[in-house]
Amino acid sequence: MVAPPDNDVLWARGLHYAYSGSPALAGVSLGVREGEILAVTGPRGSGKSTLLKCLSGQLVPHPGEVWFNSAPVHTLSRSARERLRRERFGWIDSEPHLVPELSAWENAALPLLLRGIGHRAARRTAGEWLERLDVGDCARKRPGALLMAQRQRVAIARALTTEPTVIFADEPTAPLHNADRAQVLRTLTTAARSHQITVVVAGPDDEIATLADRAVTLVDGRRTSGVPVPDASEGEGRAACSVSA
Ligand SMILES: Nc1ncnc2c1ncn2[C@@H]1O[C@H](COP(=O)(O)OP(=O)(O)OP(=O)(O)O)[C@@H](O)[C@H]1O
Repeated sequence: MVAPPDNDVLWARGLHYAYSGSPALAGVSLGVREGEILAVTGPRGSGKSTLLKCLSGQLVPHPGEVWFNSAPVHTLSRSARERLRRERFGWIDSEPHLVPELSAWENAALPLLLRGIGHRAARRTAGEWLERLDVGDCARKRPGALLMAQRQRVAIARALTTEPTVIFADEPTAPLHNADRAQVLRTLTTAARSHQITVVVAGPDDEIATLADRAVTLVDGRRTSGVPVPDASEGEGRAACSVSA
């Protein structure tokens, strides 16, 4: 096992993943710098979701390596990967998946409450993020009373409340109308930049590439653009990983 360059927050090498023998990733390598916003684009079925799931420890590549802050993720046990995801990563799905019985602020505060943060502090932090995401006036409403765009903003607030090291956003604008898409994405990227949160966001090229620092494109589970990450054994590191495409 070769150690990655120590200045990439995420580093992946030679990722392969197959569903029941059907390949979804076929040798993807990349590095992501701290605070970077990386767009993952490509046609439907090109492997974007699978790549995000491998990078975030939800799936284990086979073969392939994923490193987070210079520590291997792919060799961790399931429970250690779950802990890593809970403590260091945030996930935004293409569907908000809010708890219907809880209000917007309770949904946004949930990761904090699960960590044992006090009720009052969790409520204050969740409220601040809901305000930033322009849904502060929805704080007391339940998801059923919210528009889809508002629900997705609450889900984004929930991912941001813990200020994770990395947020993975898998087509976060998929359920939104055109008018909301750019604004929701801009809100996410602005919030992430202001807190030095690294973001790996999958979605349509025309939407996310302009807001990201760099984009990589997948076709049939392989990269077609961006700057390939050299083998660490070649002695190259951050500069080569970081050039914008
Ligand atoms: N749970 C699964 N079981 C079987 N095959 C899957 C599964 N998830 C994805 N695939 C297949 O793996 C390939 C890559 O899918 P993936 O969802 O990673 O691509 P994507 O680029 O995110 O696509 P989309 O834009 O449609 O979400 C596709 O051929 C897809 O049909």
